Amino acid sequence: MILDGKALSEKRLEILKEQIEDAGLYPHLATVLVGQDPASQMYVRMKHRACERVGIGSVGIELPAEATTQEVLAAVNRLNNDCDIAGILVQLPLPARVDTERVIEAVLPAKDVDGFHPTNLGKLFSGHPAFVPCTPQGIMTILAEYGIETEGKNAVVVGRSVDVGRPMAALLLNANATVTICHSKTQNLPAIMRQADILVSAIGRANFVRADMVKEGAVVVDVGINHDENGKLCGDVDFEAVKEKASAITPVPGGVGPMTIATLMENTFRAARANSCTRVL
Ligand SMILES: Nc1nc2c(c(=O)[nH]1)N[C@@H](CN(C=O)c1ccc(C(=O)N[C@@H](CCC(=O)O)C(=O)O)cc1)CN2
Repeated sequence: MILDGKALSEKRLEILKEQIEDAGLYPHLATVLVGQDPASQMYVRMKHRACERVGIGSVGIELPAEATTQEVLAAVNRLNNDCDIAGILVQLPLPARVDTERVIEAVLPAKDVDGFHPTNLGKLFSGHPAFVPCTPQGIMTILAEYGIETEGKNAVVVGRSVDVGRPMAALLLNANATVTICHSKTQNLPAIMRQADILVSAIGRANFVRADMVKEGAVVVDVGINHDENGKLCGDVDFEAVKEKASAITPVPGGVGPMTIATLMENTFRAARANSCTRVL
């Protein structure tokens, strides 16, 4: 079975549009983009388009690649203090000279629709999530929508990043899976991956997950955003070979990526509902 994140995201955005209309709110999302990385520019454009589609206003702050940490912090602080802004998102990665941790920590947790602030990550890890990072939350939504059970299952997450691997593991743990996190120093990685009922790959290497690393009938979730030798977008998983062995699999494109954006919209609506100083229609 192909887990169609694109179709699911369309459905969720339609539902959200109605919810926003019914609530009589006009939430605003602010994006902060530093530099001119073409992929980041494209993701920010996609986010603004999604906002327009569901009835969320969007404000784009663009800073030059040479911006200092102080300048990025000043932009975030202005947005923190702007009552009209329900959610703030700093597009990652930031240029190397900017202190990413300080910038993420500067976003008010109540406006942190990316769920990257330590307060929100702490709540997630304590089992009481508030804002959850969009990619892992989008994956949980896919699993739920397709009726994929997590309780008691062996889940293996390959990748330990703060934005995907770690929160993914916490969400699966909160959903009563038995979770293993693997990373570049993990020994016997293929053997561990073969134990997985649910395998999430967020390692960022094209064709890293081959069929011989996957248990027959496993659910395989591909978070990778890579390009193959012909420059074509692909995930971490050798999709053609692995789909024959998996019971369910997300494609790239059209799997996890669109759900990241749908979840961001949902988080922004949540932030707006909780934010007493959000502009009301
Ligand atoms: N502040 C953040 N930065 C980044 C995040 C994030 O969640 N918050 N995630 C990624 C990039 N990302 C969103 O920002 C993102 C990546 C991919 C997609 C997506 O829909 N991809 C499509 C393919 C698009 C294409 O043609 O290239 C798909 O997979 O079907 C959406 C969002 C890093 N930075």
